[in-house]
Amino acid sequence: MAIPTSPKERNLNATAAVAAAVVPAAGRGERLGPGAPKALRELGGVPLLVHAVRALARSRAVGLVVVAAPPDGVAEVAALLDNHGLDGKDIRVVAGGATRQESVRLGLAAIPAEVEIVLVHDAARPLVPVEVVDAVAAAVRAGAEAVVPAVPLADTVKRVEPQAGGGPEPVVDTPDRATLRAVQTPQGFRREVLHEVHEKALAEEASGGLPPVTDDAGLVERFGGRVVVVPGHEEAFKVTRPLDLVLAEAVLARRRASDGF
Ligand SMILES: Nc1ccn([C@@H]2O[C@H](COP(=O)(O)OP(=O)(O)OP(=O)(O)O)[C@@H](O)[C@H]2O)c(=O)n1
Ligand SMILES: C[C@](O)(CO)[C@H](O)COP(=O)(O)O
Repeated sequence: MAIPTSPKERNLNATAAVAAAVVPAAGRGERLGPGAPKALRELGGVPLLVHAVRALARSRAVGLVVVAAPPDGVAEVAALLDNHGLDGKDIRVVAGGATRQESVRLGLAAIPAEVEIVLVHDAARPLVPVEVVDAVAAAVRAGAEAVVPAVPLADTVKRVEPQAGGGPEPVVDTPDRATLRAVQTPQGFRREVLHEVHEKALAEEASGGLPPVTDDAGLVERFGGRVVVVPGHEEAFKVTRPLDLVLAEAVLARRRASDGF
């Protein structure tokens, strides 16, 4: 192993060894209902975004967090994160975009070139345990190009033919549940892989290409890359609808009661 000689070289190697995280936080949260942008809505008196960034900052694998904020809320989000002392990690805020995909791409552009591992984590998943963050980063460090945490499904899933008028939907088939997983974040990537697929997607978009994907691993799949799954956690669920916030409050109250979280 080559031993770095100059302080500059040592710094670069230290940066490469740790992961950076992008947190897309520029969504409105339409499905959660009226109110502030979802990332700024409170859970236990603290914005969802702060919970999500804290969860990442708790991981020794993460050295930098880049938040993609609502474009008109960059200063507000930066001040908010400043006010919530976040374990001495390097936290940066950039303007997000019109879609999740664009917000991730803009966040990725703010990560120093020497960082080799990038995690992408929804602001809307405030309660992800640090073990999941660590496991995703470790799997990328071990050689995977794209890693997603996921959990088995509790419900039987049916593929249907959606009806324009909202009538009863004919069932097409019932996929074998044993082969299905519900995918969470953080998703982890070799930086160059994530960069390449986002650039390809952008080029495709410009030429009126394929429909957007709902997660970053989906872009890797689309362009022929290999994605692997590691165990997720039931508490890493996404706050999407009002009931999710009720559930998140209950999980947080249980954590606070049990370990002073
Ligand atoms: N233009 C967008 C849209 C979404 N997101 C982020 O992507 C994550 C996951 O998206 P989702 O849960 O769908 O959030 P929203 O888009 O805010 O929700 P909705 O679809 O209900 O409006 C969230 O942290 C959200 O802030 C983003 O950064 N930029
Ligand atoms: C990235 C994600 O959280 C993985 O489950 C999900 O795909 C985001 O989807 P959304 O429609 O933007 O909520």
